[in-house]
Amino acid sequence: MQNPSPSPNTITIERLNKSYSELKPGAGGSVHYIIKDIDLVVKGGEFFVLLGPSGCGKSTLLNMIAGFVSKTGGSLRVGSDEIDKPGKERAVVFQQADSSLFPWLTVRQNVEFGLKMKKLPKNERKEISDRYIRLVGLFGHENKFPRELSGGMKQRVQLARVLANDPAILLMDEPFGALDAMTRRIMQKELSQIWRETGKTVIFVTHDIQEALLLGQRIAVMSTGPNARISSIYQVPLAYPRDPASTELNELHRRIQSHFDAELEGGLYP
Ligand SMILES: Nc1ncnc2c1ncn2[C@@H]1O[C@H](COP(=O)(O)OP(=O)(O)OP(=O)(O)O)[C@@H](O)[C@H]1O
Repeated sequence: MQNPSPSPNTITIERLNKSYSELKPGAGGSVHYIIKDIDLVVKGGEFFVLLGPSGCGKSTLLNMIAGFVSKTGGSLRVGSDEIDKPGKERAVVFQQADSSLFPWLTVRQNVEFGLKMKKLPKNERKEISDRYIRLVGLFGHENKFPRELSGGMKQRVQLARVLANDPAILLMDEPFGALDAMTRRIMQKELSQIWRETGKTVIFVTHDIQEALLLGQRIAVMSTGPNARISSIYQVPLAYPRDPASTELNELHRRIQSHFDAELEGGLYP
């Protein structure tokens, strides 16, 4: 029997390379690769975490999947389609909400922006924005402008706006990295619940092992660059919602931490 076509939300990466240098492969001399020969399949509906030391190439890989950064070699597909530009099925949540929110629009107008572009009627837009504004805990703040919000609140607006557009694939680049510990924990819980309710594919970049373990079904550890690759993938066979104090979670934490430390030592002192 032939291989069935992948689910439309499956991301398939084969021998993917990225170099920012001018020198093209095959032109003689050596090419400086940021990431080299990455093979990976993220299944439709999966919560997949990319974990790695600072500067290893996590954002580069995520931006390539988003279609913002071009590849140097290899293949990158969503379903059966090769990715060469952004697509409406993929949405990105960045670490800093500031650069993505429109400062001249209120919370509600920001959340409804994509819906307005899609020309949804006003009552439908209101229904959807109400739902996601409530979900991220911003009910009562709808008429505020971004400048009137805290960093955590702005990040929630960004998340509500992305979710309101209902993308099949969420690409999240350290989305909670700038938040205080308490807000971060609340957001992790909300995201995990949203993912379980909606069945979206999530690729989540972090360098926080605990965060990776609370959220991910699988955790890929990237090696230090250049020539970064995925050095190991850990399954996290723990039920949700996860208890950060559980013995199983802490045992996995220890395993991943020692792997991570070895990667760092290898990268810093090759
Ligand atoms: N536009 C660019 N031109 C040249 N080099 C770049 C460019 N963007 C990123 N890099 C380099 O690629 C490497 C990987 O960067 P990237 O931002 O993907 O790492 P990261 O793992 O996401 O880091 P962090 O966790 O610190 O955000 C770094 O060495 C960086 O300097």
